[in-house]
Amino acid sequence: MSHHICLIEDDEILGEALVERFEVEGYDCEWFKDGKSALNALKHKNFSTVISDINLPDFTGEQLYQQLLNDGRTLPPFLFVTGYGSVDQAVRLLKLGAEDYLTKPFEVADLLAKVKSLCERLIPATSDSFPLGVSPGMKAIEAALPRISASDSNVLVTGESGVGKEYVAKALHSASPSGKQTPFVAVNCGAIPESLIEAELFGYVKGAFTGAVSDKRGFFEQADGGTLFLDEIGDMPLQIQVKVLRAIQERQITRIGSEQVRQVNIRLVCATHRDLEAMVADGSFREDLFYRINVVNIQVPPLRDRPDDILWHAQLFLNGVAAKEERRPCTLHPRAEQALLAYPWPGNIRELRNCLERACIFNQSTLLQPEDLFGDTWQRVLASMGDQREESLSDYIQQCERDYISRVLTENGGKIANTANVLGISRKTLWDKMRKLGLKEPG
Ligand SMILES: Nc1ncnc2c1ncn2[C@@H]1O[C@H](COP(=O)(O)OP(=O)(O)OP(=O)(O)O)[C@@H](O)[C@H]1O
Repeated sequence: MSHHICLIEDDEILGEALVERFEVEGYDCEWFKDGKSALNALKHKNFSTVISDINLPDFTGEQLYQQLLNDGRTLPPFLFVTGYGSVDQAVRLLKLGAEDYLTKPFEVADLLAKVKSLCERLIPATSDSFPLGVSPGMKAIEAALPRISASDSNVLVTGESGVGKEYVAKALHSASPSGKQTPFVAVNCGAIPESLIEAELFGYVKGAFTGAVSDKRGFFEQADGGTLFLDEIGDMPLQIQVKVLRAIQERQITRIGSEQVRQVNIRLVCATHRDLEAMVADGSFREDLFYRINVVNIQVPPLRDRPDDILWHAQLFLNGVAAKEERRPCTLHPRAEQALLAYPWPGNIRELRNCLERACIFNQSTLLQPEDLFGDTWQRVLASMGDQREESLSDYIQQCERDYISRVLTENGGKIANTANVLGISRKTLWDKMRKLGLKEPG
């Protein structure tokens, strides 16, 4: 199979030379000379790898990448090519999920080696799906979604409050080929008064009770053909649990006040931040319902256990705000990044987003400091962190480089040769960088 490469390069001579070389190497290469035409193609076609210059005539590489991320698509691996002055932008792109960057002038052989390794890693493209994160834990969940969505098993998503359980449920829904055309109905079982929950879930017919002035479809019927997401299932009253059990076993419901049995074809996804097994043990959750809904369990890890995702989410959010307000994105000062990494995020992604949103509203400058993020509680966060100092741009870039190399080293089990290969540098350069950056040889 020939891999389809997307090349975005406005330099005619370099572009032409690369297209020729890729074709000689057996790739099918499509060349775009500006961001707009590339963006359009990337929205409609599948590419194995994208190689993009950072400075394009109409966009920056960052704007291009961000626009694609905002669309919520799973992107092919991106390799950016940058001039000396744009390294900080390239580093920000790595944090957003781009694979790598090369600094001009580069050896074509280095570029080919990187493209080859990216294409070899390629997993078959799934349908449009939400990027869940860059941490190994979230990537594993993302990779499992197409398989789960191909089955009709009931799914239980567990994890702390605000960790993204509903987001994962939506990603699962959209991973199915028909996802976009079918309903996703989310119900917060804890937010509906006990007296109304049965009517809301199963619907009713006119005159079934005082106030039932017309027929109404319940959530089960509304979700027919798509996904019913029962959030906070642990908060569902026991007498409703038995009715829900019957509905999901038989895939049938009866509206209140009606005799007519209606078939519902739904994928059921439930979520809870509570310990359902403990609830089963103390009798507040039905055991038979627990086993019925927990056929596939997706455990979403807390944000503090996946530090790689913290800065990724933060940058994604800041870029999203900037795109909406048509201005330059706020940048996190290295101290602010350290603060974000040190804070334990008990409210997970929801809390992180709120924290950044507040900072964007109240802060006039585009460089966010820890104080902008944490306000009065900053002193407490500070206490949990080490020595703080002001850093220059080169310190900042060094720190990003250190973090990235250390991440790739860990991902490659500490193997120098593999790490150097993924980073697209020689082993000697890697050793030199590790020595310079104070990174230890893995034991
Ligand atoms: N992977 C993600 N990428 C972008 N945004 C996300 C992601 N995961 C969660 N969010 C955002 O974080 C917020 C909280 O997510 P969500 O509502 O899915 O969490 P939850 O675990 O279902 O929360 P709760 O336990 O309170 O029901 C939402 O604004 C959601 O859009």
